[in-house]
Amino acid sequence: MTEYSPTDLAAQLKSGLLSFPVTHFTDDLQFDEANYRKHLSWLAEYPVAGLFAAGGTGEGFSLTLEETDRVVRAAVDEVAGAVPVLAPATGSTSNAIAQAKAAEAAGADGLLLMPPYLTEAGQDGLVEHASRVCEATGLGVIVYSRANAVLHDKAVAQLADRNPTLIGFKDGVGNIEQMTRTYARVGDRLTYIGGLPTAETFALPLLQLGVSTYSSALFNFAPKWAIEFYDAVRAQDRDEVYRRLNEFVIPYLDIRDRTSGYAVSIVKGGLAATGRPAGPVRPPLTDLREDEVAELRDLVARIS
Ligand SMILES: O=CCCC(=O)C(=O)O
Repeated sequence: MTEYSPTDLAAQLKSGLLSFPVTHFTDDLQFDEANYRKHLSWLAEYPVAGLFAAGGTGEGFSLTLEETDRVVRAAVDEVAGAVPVLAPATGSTSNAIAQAKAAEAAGADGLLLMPPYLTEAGQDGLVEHASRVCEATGLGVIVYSRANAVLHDKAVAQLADRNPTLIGFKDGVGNIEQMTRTYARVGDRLTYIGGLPTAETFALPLLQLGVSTYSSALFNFAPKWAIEFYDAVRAQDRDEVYRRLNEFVIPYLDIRDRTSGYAVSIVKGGLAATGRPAGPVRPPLTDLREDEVAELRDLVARIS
């Protein structure tokens, strides 16, 4: 049972960088719980405000319901209350409700509500979908605005008014006008999380739009550097942020952008490049080529 009320969880998540760990797989693509736990134990040496198990970087979209539950339970057990652990709720309304209840039973502290599967939907339908998930559990819920579930400002306001356990909005779109409209309308009723791939890229400008923290995939293989980057963003130290963007993030993006899906695969590439392999990614993703891992190894050496 979580120790966090939704309000406490919102305040906690707003206080620091957010960890989105990869999910380790064996060579035959089975969940590698032992090495996953070892990874979380290593990352626990660094200060973060929360951990999102089986998120995008965690290839949550490639896990069965049973596997997701195993990953969440392993994270809750390994983290042992040091920071809040949030679990994914995905797919159809009924599936997301089932996962919300399973996450609560697993001891998770909150939920990240992913876009529903495949279908397009109108704003009213998205509000109804997310509200039914919020109503199904006492956990704090963060809604992920992305892909076929892009929420506009009025819908976010309706969700916030209707659902006291809705605590956060994760932006996976990067539309400046929509983010401005949303923060202008909803304000600090929600915690706003930058959730675009390689979130460091956008962290400083998004700070001005109310987005006070972000999900860091880089934290998986360069935790010290990711924390220092976050500190520079929070200090609004533009020179230091852009020095680091030029030093690492922008060359990293050049590798990431070579193939669709590399935003996740490159994180496992970073772990391979730093001697902490996490196994292959699952289809539909593809792993980085050996020469790309070597290129990434040289890049990571610059910040080590
Ligand atoms: O840079 C990181 C984005 C990670 C993320 O939002 C996710 O894994 O869902």
